[in-house]
Amino acid sequence: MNPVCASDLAKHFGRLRALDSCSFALPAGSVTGLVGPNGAGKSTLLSVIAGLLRPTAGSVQVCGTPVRGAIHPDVSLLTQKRPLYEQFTVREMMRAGAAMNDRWSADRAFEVLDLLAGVDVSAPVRTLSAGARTQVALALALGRLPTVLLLDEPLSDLDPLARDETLRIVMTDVAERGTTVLLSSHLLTDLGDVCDHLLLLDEGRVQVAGDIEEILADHRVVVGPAGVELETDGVVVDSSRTSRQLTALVRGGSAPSGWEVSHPDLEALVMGYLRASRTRKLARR
Ligand SMILES: Nc1ncnc2c1ncn2[C@@H]1O[C@H](COP(=O)(O)OP(=O)(O)OP(=O)(O)O)[C@@H](O)[C@H]1O
Repeated sequence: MNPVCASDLAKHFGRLRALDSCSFALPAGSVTGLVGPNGAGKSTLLSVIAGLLRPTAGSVQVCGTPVRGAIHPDVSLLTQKRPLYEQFTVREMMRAGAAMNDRWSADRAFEVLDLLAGVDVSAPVRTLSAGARTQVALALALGRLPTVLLLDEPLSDLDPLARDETLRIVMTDVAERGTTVLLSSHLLTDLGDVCDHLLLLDEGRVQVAGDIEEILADHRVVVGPAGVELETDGVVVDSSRTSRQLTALVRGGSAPSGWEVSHPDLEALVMGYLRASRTRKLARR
């Protein structure tokens, strides 16, 4: 059974379709990178899966039960705002975690804090740096012993060393507990290091979803002289032309003969989709 299964999921804010017809599944123990341009719907999707927002249409199931607009007990969500009680110390914040959660492991929460060099448990939350707040919020999220861990931009406030520590803690959870992780980030290199699956959103719609190796194998970067028309039975996702050459990202189909063909890496693939998204939006202006 897939721990997360979304079917025709939609979330509208008035006339804005933040999510539209999203269907995908996250396999058990997978680490999925959630990517897309600003405003694509990533945070909205994470909130709907966690049960913080009710979908307008469609459904999402977590561990076989439908999410119905209340926090799902099997899910932990690290939101972008990292909500913490300012007047508490870190230690008191962990006690609050124990009081607020039926399933709670103080051992796990403090183990995470011990592994994070930057966090002093006697420090008041209001004195913490943005990076330390992220790490305290991560300890709270993992203390709930989640089956599904949703992380919204967990790396954005962290210096490279803290980023490395944080990713290592998350990956240890995946290895030891089989946690399923959905992680939104604009940092493609970090995603490439830890993710085995990808979910790419644009304007609330799923553009690409699945196993990263399979996705990369299904795409080609083709390069040829600028004056020659590219004939392909695949879908041209994005193309750019200099005076000398044409470069295109193509999905599916067979390799066009007479062109230089390679498979993209994750960064080139995501950049291709982001450029295509920007081109579509500029064309509508
Ligand atoms: N509560 C809300 N009310 C109205 N519109 C909203 C609300 N929350 C999000 N939106 C809109 O929904 C769209 C998707 O927003 P969302 O925050 O999910 O995108 P995102 O992909 O997480 O963006 P970013 O990468 O900038 O964090 C945006 O147009 C946003 O302005």
